[in-house]
Amino acid sequence: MSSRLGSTPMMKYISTRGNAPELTFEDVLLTGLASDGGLYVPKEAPHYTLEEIESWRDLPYTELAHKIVYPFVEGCVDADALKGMLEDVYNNTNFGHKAIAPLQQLDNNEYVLELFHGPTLAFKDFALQLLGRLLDYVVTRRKEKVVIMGATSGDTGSAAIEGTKACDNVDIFILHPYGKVSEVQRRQMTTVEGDNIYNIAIEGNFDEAQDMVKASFGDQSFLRGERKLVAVNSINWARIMAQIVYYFYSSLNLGGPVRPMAYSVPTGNFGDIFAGYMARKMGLPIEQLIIATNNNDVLHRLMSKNQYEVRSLKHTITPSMDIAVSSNFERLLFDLYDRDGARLAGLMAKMNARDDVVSLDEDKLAKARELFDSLAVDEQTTVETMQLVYNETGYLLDPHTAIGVKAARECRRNPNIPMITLGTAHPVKFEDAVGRAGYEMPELPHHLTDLMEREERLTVLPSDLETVQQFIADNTFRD
Ligand SMILES: Cc1ncc(COP(=O)(O)O)c(C=O)c1O
Ligand SMILES: N[C@@H](CCOP(=O)(O)O)C(=O)O
Repeated sequence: MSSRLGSTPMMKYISTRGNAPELTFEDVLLTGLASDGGLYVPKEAPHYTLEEIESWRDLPYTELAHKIVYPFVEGCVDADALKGMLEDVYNNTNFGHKAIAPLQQLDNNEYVLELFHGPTLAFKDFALQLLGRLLDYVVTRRKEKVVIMGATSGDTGSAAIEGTKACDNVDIFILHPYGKVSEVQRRQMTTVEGDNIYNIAIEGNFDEAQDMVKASFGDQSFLRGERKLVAVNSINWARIMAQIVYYFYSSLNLGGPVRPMAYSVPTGNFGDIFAGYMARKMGLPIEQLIIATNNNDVLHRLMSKNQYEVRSLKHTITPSMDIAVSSNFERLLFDLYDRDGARLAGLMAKMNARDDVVSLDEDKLAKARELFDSLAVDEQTTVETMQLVYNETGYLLDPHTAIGVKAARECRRNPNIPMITLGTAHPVKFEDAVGRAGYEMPELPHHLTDLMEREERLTVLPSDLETVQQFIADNTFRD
């Protein structure tokens, strides 16, 4: 039940499968998956003219974020309260760079958008720092207690813990694949102090963890009392919403919106690139979006051969992108299938059955190909790209970003249009890849210098839904 602020207009959100109630932002924030198994999207996204976007050119990050985010939360979050949250999130004590999302030039018209200056050194901080504050605001007002349940292949987990650890009335359970995240990533999660933080290492892979999270959202009866699950993964619309901002910011910094841009996005769950798609839908001129994947390449096979076939997950030197099923692709399919929820529900049932190769209708795929290109990059090429860029510029890429740069160079349609690769993480998180490329590890930033000495807390559990749910039920709000 949401509490409406005054008589301001309120954005409505609908499920991609067309058979769940329409919700307000506040309820979407607290809901995770829709009751029909779909994902929530705005019923109608705001659209801006080039003149309006142009008028935002000189805004600092925080003010631009307010322009973009407020229409999505209006009626649920007070404008001044949002301003306060954004100022708290995007300042240069929380983010270690004055520009918040600086651009690094690699070549003529070729850039990396550095999204790793937040507290946990990956792009996730942009959304999860805000999500934590929004959650605190809503949960405090509603006097509720909630249980966060999330799955991570390495970066979402620590960003979610950092973003929500100060929230009152929240217990946090993060599932990561045991032994399959980097040591820095694991320690960033397991060394955070707090009685309400639980790290569960699953004896399985990210997809099994993500499936357990989705199944738990579908049936929350294992939770005690009146508790509700809240999602921190990008199935939660609030994540996508906050990630839209840096597309506008980077474009405005390079002469947009008059000049169109192209983006290459290291992709796993399709959340970050979907935020770019949303920016374009809202009026930002984006000519091309490149889906850059590692060898977990289901989306590249779909885009290039029209064959959707989920294969078993491969463990790579880009662990954060070791994802076999990209949850947010459903949000794109919803638009490609003209927002026909019933039709999409049928298609998703076939895709999720994972027992056959599924193809999209040719006209829908053609529509996707107008904007999207794709490339899968293997480990050797990833390492070579790190070396190549280092030799060219002295700049050390993290391996996920290297996949983006490789795809940008291979798939670029027009060299006159600035190509921006999203720099999704700091290389210091990925010792294996940096070592394989032959470089010394960079130093951890000041706030993490003693990370390797801090005490860790985690619980290893089998990849079994009932066991995980029992653990959560037993540890939820034990006060
Ligand atoms: C460093 C890094 N790069 C890329 C990705 C892929 O982003 P998305 O899942 O939004 O596609 C992730 C994880 O999500 C990540 O942690
Ligand atoms: N790469 C992610 C996987 C989860 O993706 P999300 O964006 O949906 O949270 C991670 O690092 O955990």
